[in-house]
Amino acid sequence: MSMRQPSRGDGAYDLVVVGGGSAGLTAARTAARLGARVLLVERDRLGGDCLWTGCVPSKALLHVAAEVQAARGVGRYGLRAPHGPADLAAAMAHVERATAAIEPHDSAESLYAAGVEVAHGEAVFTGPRALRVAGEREVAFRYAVIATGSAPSLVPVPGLAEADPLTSDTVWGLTELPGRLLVLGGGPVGCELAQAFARLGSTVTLVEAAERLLPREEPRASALVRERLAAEGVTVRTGCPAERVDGGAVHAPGGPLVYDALLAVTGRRANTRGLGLEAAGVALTGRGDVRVDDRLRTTNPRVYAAGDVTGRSAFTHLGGVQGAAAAASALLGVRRRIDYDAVPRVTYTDPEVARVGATSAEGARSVTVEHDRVDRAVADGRTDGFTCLVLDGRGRITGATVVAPRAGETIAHLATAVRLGWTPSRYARTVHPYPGYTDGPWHAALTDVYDRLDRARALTGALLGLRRRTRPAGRGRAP
Ligand SMILES: Cc1cc2nc3c(=O)[nH]c(=O)nc-3n(C[C@H](O)[C@H](O)[C@H](O)COP(=O)(O)OP(=O)(O)OC[C@H]3O[C@@H](n4cnc5c(N)ncnc54)[C@H](O)[C@@H]3O)c2cc1C
Ligand SMILES: NC(=O)c1ccc[n+]([C@@H]2O[C@H](COP(=O)([O-])OP(=O)(O)OC[C@H]3O[C@@H](n4cnc5c(N)ncnc54)[C@H](O)[C@@H]3O)[C@@H](O)[C@H]2O)c1
Repeated sequence: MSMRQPSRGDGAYDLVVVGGGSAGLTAARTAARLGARVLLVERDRLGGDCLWTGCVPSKALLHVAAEVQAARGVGRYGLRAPHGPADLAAAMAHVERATAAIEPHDSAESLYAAGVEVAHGEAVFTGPRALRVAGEREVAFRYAVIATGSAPSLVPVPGLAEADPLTSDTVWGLTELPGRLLVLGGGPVGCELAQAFARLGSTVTLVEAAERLLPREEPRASALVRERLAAEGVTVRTGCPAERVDGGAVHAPGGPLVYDALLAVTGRRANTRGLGLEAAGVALTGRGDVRVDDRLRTTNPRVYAAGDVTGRSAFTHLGGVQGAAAAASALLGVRRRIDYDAVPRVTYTDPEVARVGATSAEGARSVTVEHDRVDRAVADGRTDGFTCLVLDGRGRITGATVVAPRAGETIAHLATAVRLGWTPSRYARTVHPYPGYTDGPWHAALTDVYDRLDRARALTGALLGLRRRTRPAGRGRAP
């Protein structure tokens, strides 16, 4: 166990944070910024899932795959395109460079500089205000934040565990591109990795139990991602629950699917095992997440939780927001409300699928703009997308979905609109740059404004008539 010496006194810490991923790092930095004496305990590598096995490696691999895909496509301009599978080791070297470039920001040194002590080792609660680190160091706290994240969970399909599939934890260790890759699970991780490996040159089959990919998104978004994956050579099987795995094949309705490598990405479960939560008086939900109230307090009012372990976040950005809110609530007693209805989520396939708030099935009405009306999409040859604004009964924007290249950027302004309860006309007042994919939501908002103007034609006609009478045309000088 390596640890920093306490900077002030030997008494209890104001805050102890368990877990150094997105949620825990932000909780600890926030506490230090408030002047608290804070200890962060991490058993593995600082940076957590996002840095080592989640967002950063997946986006880095998707980037290389997109470059390979672009190179393969130059044939349509009469240029010579590369053929054959890509060098996975070279692609993974880019992944490692991206991780290495970000790692210093999450390091013990940077935390120490920010006023956070770091202890390396497993944390186990020994009571409601105490825990033990690495089996030897007893630590007392006034408050604690549990930010222990989640881990891949295998669905109970006979033979799956025995087949020892790759998961989102282990896939980054591959050095050779699998010939036939079977991806089990068509959620965000499954769709992103299926596309990345297909673009690099694997023959990919994507198997999803639900009737469509990305079952939480707008059905049209699912359909567009499916079309794109199929166009890039991925065999997509939906409504196809894996029933058994043996002999190098996944058995599912429709027959066996043979693979050289199997990647199981069928969801995640909270990391709570061995944490001593009973001793701490911290209860779990029926799904095994740490139970929290709307202030992120657990059933022990001195212990908060943030990030994936709460089951209320599956994203780095939300985990960080929760971490900051938990630290501030605990230390200052303030109530920091998180507006869960305005948290954007993005699946970084190509096209990207970005959503905030309600889907069209949940709203009173919706306005959709097809991207053949967005000049930038036309210029890029990427009209395979749409923007949908979802409105409530009072005409406020309560949700939006964008499917397009860079939809993850476009959604940020829409998240502001949802959070502030803007109407389309309020949204449309912000001038958007031309030509960009942000024209999608701007045109959708303007479409709604023009529709309402059309409905008010009698009123505008009367006003125009009045102006005609009071401002007659003539050949005189301009006033
Ligand atoms: C392939 C993939 C791609 C993803 N892409 C995105 C994306 O593009 N955008 C996005 O927003 N999200 C993405 N996510 C989700 C994102 O990675 C997670 O939501 C986020 O990392 C969770 O952060 P966390 O702090 O809650 O947990 P974690 O990052 O898992 O951190 C928890 C930490 O706690 C430590 N720990 C656990 N138990 C103990 C203990 N007893 N004692 C001490 N330490 C302990 C662990 O070692 C770990 O470091 C992706 C996930 C995956 C798998
Ligand atoms: N870009 C991002 O923000 C991003 C990227 C990746 C992951 N994440 C988050 O990480 C979390 C985990 O993602 P995930 O994709 O691993 O999990 P998920 O739960 O979103 O998807 C798993 C999929 O596996 C399917 N499945 C389950 N059993 C099956 C079976 N027997 N046969 C076939 N399919 C089966 C499920 O129907 C589901 O669609 C999600 O909450 C996600 O939001 C976020």
